Amino acid sequence: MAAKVTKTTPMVQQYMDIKQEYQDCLLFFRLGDFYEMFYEDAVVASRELEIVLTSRGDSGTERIPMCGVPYHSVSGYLAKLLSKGYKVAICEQVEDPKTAKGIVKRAVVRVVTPGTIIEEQLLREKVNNYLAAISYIDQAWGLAYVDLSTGEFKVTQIPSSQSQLLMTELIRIKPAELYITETNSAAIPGLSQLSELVVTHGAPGDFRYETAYARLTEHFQIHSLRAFGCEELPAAVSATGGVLAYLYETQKNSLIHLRKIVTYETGQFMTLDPATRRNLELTRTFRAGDTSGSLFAILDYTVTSMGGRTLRTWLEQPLVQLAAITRRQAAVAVLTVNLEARESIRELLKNTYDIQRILSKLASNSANARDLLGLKNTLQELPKLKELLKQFSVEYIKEIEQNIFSCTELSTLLIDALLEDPPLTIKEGGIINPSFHPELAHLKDASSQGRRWVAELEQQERERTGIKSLKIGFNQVFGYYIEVTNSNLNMVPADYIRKQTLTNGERFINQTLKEYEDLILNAHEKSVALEYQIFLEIREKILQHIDELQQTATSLAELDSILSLAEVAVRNHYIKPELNENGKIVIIDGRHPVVERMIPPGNFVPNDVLLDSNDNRTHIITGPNMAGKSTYMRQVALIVLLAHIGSFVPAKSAQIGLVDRIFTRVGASDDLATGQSTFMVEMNEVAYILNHATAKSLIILDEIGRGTSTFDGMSIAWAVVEFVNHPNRIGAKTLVATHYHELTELASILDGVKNYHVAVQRDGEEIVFIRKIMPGKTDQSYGIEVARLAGLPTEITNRAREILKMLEKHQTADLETPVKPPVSETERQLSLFPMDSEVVLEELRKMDLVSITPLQALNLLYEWQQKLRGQQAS
Ligand SMILES: Nc1ncnc2c1ncn2[C@@H]1O[C@H](COP(=O)(O)OP(=O)(O)OP(=O)(O)O)[C@@H](O)[C@H]1O
Repeated sequence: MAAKVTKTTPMVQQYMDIKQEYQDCLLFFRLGDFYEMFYEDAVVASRELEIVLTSRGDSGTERIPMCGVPYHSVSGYLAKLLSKGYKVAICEQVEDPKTAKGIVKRAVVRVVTPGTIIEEQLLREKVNNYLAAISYIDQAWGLAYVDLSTGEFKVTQIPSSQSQLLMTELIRIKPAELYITETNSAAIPGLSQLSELVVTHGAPGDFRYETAYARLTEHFQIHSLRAFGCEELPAAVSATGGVLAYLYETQKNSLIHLRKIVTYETGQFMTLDPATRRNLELTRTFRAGDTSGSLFAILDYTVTSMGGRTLRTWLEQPLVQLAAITRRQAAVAVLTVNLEARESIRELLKNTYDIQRILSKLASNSANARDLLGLKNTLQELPKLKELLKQFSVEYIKEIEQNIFSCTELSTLLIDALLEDPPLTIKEGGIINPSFHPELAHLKDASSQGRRWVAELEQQERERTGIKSLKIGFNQVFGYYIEVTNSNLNMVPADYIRKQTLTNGERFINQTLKEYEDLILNAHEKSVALEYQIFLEIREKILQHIDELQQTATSLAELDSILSLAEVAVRNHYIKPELNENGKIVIIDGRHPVVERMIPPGNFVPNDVLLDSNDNRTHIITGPNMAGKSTYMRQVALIVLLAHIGSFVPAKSAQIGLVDRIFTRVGASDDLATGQSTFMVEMNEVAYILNHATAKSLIILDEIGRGTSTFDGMSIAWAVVEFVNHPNRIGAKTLVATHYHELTELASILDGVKNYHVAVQRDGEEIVFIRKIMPGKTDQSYGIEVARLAGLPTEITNRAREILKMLEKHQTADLETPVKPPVSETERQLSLFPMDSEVVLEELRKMDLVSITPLQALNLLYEWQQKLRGQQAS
């Protein structure tokens, strides 16, 4: 606490007591319609939120800095603070001020942190918001993550020898917050370099195995964790228990929507390292970091947020087991051929709501009546949807159908109970249909009749008093009143009692109006209270069905994702790939799924590929800049990846041998954040591939060895290809694009290496890209032509051609011979370097003959002669 306070009011004392418990948070202290912040919190919040810092004189002579935000618009302010990495403790009044004795009780009801957001305004629809926890026990890392807004809760365990895999998983999950002990966070290499990650250091006690185990069995009301598959995984249990402890501490509610833990093995999915994810632009583009232009954007025809999130997860976790892939692929396939079913399912799904998030809000007491309506509308669609799905005999769709629960009783209850178009608040009525509850109907009647009585009374009083302008009105402070203007005050009858004086009139009450007021207000108050009561009862009923509803939500999400894959297959003319386990990849007329959508329709030139574990392991691809090498290689990687998520692929036909991993090393970029040069980043990535690839992997190497001198780079590239291609080393299927034409020699030296090139046509000085991959090598780069196309001035490109000629002359003799300066007269004029003769002349020009001794002159003459002779010899 910043200020030393000599004398405090009870309210300030209450604030300080609470703040004491939440030192690491900004405390939002509820005062009436505002959340106020005091002392240091106020200084920080006013700066970060750009709101006025005021002060309050409640404590002796000292004034307390304060600032506040209105409670109804709190979410915008929360979003700002969370995005800057702050945590906010929300402190509410927890008793009714009307009945409170002394100062009204306040308590923190929730701590909002980046990883525990449930407010829809702060979440992105098709993106999960994860809180992760990592723990370490018995040589293994446990990694648990939970999306509090959907109830998804997953955990895995990774041997400590594979710390890199832990980081890869963490980067895939991209948690909004990580809960971890300080010791463990220091022990994970690379963690501190994830600059965007918010790390919260947790108490070691939260992760203690016994405590964690007990907390989990208590929360899930089970005796062992066997059913969740993590009984034998102590580090996983510890991480899961840790994350749950943090949730209890911050959420302060029962978290009943966290119903199960899904234990997964990283081996169930294809591991994609961060560089590969980035290079393949799976969910965001490489440069701009946008979603649009990513593979996800092309595939995403989902109509629900739940479906969008699931499709994203599928894309980020490709499957590796044949049975799992074909199960999904078969479901996509049947939908591609049934347009009518696709349309009907889509129409029904469009009417459903994000029930995963609705259920989470219900469980955390933050749902409103519109959420109930969303659930009602969703449930209403389910019987029709189930009926539609029954026509399919494919296993996955059958399972989805069986796991959609219409919950008819609940659905009827919601239909009967809810009014359409309820307000956002749940404590002001307007939610429940009066016909649903007899007492509510009675109270509603009384309050609406009351309004009629008042109107009639107004008429009667006008007639009785003769005051035509007499009005009966209502306000929150004074209740009902009769208003008479100053000019008519002389006509006011004796039974009117004055209540309030205005500038141009007076307000009165009389006995009859008082009686009506009591009746009306009572009825209204009671009906509002009763509606809230009924709302809570309905909420309880829904939560009794939470398992079925969560299962339904998952099924709807998966159905939407399958539908999306079927839709993109039809719209973009994809075909069903044949999957095999013999390692053979044969793609005929393959296309790049994103590039083909970015250029005018019909302009994309398709290409084939044949890769296998024998003669066609390594392709060395040469060709001019801009010819399409990178596009081609990425297209192969993306087609293979799409096949692994169960999707159709952009090609005329495709046989896809399953791979264990896809690696890409593409482009060069400095990693300034970690202080690494282009070359270091590149070599790190290559090293990672060499250490992790197997004979079942697919590797894409786009111009390795670029960031250093030509000979060093070429030698590295050569050695890497040898290593990757050799069956006793890695023997992976590899595509290598290179401008080092020397590498094409490898095809005649090593088994399994084949040369390909991207063909271009020459038209005089011009080159025409035809984007066709052909067998064999090319030995021209056309770099200068491409530079000209890019707009480099002719003066530069002409000069570059001359230099190229000279350099080529010197290089062809022997790769080991360094480039020497040109000697002929014409070349001398073109020379980049000062000639020795020029140096000699320059020295002679500058020489001071008066001060030089004869011996010095002789020595110089000798030196010059040596130089000129040396030049001639070269
Ligand atoms: N098969 C194709 N059909 C139509 N256009 C293509 C095709 N392949 C590539 N392109 C277009 O050519 C551009 C350049 O392709 P790409 O970047 O793959 O060339 P590159 O050979 O890798 O060049 P560099 O060697 O300079 O990296 C792409 O942005 C794309 O617009």
